[in-house]
Amino acid sequence: MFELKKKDISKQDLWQKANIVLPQFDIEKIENVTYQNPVWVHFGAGNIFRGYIAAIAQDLIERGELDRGIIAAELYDYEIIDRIYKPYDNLCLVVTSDAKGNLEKKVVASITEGLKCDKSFEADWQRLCRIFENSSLKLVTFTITEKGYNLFDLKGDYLPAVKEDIKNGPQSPKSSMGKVAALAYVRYKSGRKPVAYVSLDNCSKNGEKLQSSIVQIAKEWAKKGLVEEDFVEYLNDDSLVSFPWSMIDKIVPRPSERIKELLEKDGLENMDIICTSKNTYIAPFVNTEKAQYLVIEDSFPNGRPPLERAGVFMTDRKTVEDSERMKVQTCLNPLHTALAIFGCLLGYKTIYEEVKDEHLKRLIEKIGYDEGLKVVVDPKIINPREYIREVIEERLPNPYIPDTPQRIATDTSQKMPIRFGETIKAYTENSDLNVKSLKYIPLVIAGWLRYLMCIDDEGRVFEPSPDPLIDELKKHLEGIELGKKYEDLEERLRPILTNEVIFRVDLFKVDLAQRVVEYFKEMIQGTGAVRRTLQKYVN
Ligand SMILES: NC(=O)c1ccc[n+]([C@@H]2O[C@H](COP(=O)([O-])OP(=O)(O)OC[C@H]3O[C@@H](n4cnc5c(N)ncnc54)[C@H](O)[C@@H]3O)[C@@H](O)[C@H]2O)c1
Ligand SMILES: O=P(O)(O)OC[C@@H](O)[C@@H](O)[C@H](O)[C@H](O)CO
Repeated sequence: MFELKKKDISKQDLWQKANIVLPQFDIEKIENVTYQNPVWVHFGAGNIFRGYIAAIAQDLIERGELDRGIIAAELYDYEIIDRIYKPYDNLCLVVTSDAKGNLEKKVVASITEGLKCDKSFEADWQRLCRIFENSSLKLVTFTITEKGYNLFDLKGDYLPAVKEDIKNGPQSPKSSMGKVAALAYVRYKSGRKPVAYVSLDNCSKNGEKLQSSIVQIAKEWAKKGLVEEDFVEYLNDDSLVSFPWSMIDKIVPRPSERIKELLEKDGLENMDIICTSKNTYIAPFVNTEKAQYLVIEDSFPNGRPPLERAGVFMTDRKTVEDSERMKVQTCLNPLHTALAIFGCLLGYKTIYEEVKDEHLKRLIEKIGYDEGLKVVVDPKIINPREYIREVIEERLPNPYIPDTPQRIATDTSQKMPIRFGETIKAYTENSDLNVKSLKYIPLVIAGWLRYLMCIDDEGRVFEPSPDPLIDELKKHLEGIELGKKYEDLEERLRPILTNEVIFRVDLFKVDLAQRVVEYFKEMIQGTGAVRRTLQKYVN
């Protein structure tokens, strides 16, 4: 028996027998050099970071292209550090599966520290301040989910923690963006030092989103005299501080029991999967697919590691934007969300099973090839039609990637604007297109309203995935029962369908709301009505 710990890395024969590849570098040496002169900090210590970003750093270290690791900092869910980083010496076992079931298992040791980013953890906070003061710091990356960047609630008011941060200044931040702004201020105070803040989340114009949140907080502080006006100027000076845009793509599902069992059979101890009190599903290992795409705007005022040597496309903003529109807005994520919603309603527990369902497969083909491709701009570095084909025919059906509709259904309210709203808006803005020709995106929106009833197509109650707006949204569906007729559905659903934060447009104003309501009406006609509606419209 052996453990995923530094002390056991020397037991090479055991790892070899288990077919697990070990890091090809001196872990302690990299840790020491990184401690002295850090180059790369990452916020959001979750699964994609460990399974993709940290693996890129490891690849570069092994190729001799990088001599330092990444410092992981957690803004929100500190249990990740206490239960998954510390006990395993920051090591991670990355398990990659292809569609034939071949597994590649690799220990990733490029994460040199795991820090809790909050002032209540004084030592970690001080360490982060020292890191941000260091001239060597070149890039700060983020995978903190779409909602991590939010400053405002649905009514447009500051979220409570943000309000507090604005009042108190950079000394004791509590919100995620407040903490990042405070650390940016530390760097500013240490001599206006250059750095790049790179969002790697699935949001459109993710760099702009990160920049606007940090700058907004800085402006509020400056208005109150809590920081210098020059701090805002520093943040807006792209020769000093940049917020490159990016597109990231690799399906990294929640850790799977099957992989855990396989690893235990290999003799590895303590491979338990945990769900933290903040609902992060995480384990000492990460399971993922082989396919991966990362496209980053090449704007790094203090330099950067040669990421292109690890397969990252380093390019201009337009190419990033086109790649992102292709992936997040049209060719992958909308298909994923459609499967998430209907999967929960139709009782599916895995994505690959859903893709075998002829109606669901047809639905995602229609959303991708018919409705999405019309607004896609070819990013040139990846072919959109071929990309959708790979997604539908190879990636989603991979039975060894145990992804679930329930994971993807997390935070759907936050994803709607990007995954569907942008396409609807693009149809309204393009004189060659008619927004009323959209049929399948409205079907998904109607499916989402049906999902918000938290009753599946067989009439069973289900627990919806976490979503910051779930309680508020559910209220509008309260009292609606399967099999009953309602004359006032349009009025009941109006508060959701007019919400431009959720759909980028008012669905009534663009004449799509009536279609959504019609579909919804059909979906509540009784048990089995979701399936019947789906079948009727995709055929
Ligand atoms: N997993 C994937 O397949 C995948 C693929 C492409 C992009 N992404 C992007 O990465 C994000 C994270 O995915 P993951 O697989 O690491 O998820 P995860 O659940 O494993 O981790 C989520 C991370 O975000 C942090 N977080 C959550 N809410 C936050 C908040 N309000 N403020 C700050 N941090 C917060 C968590 O603490 C955790 O570190 C996704 O939302 C998406 O934008 C994921
Ligand atoms: O990660 P999220 O929560 O933004 O979205 C869930 C999935 O659609 C997403 O993680 C995909 O797996 C990913 O975008 C593929 O690159």
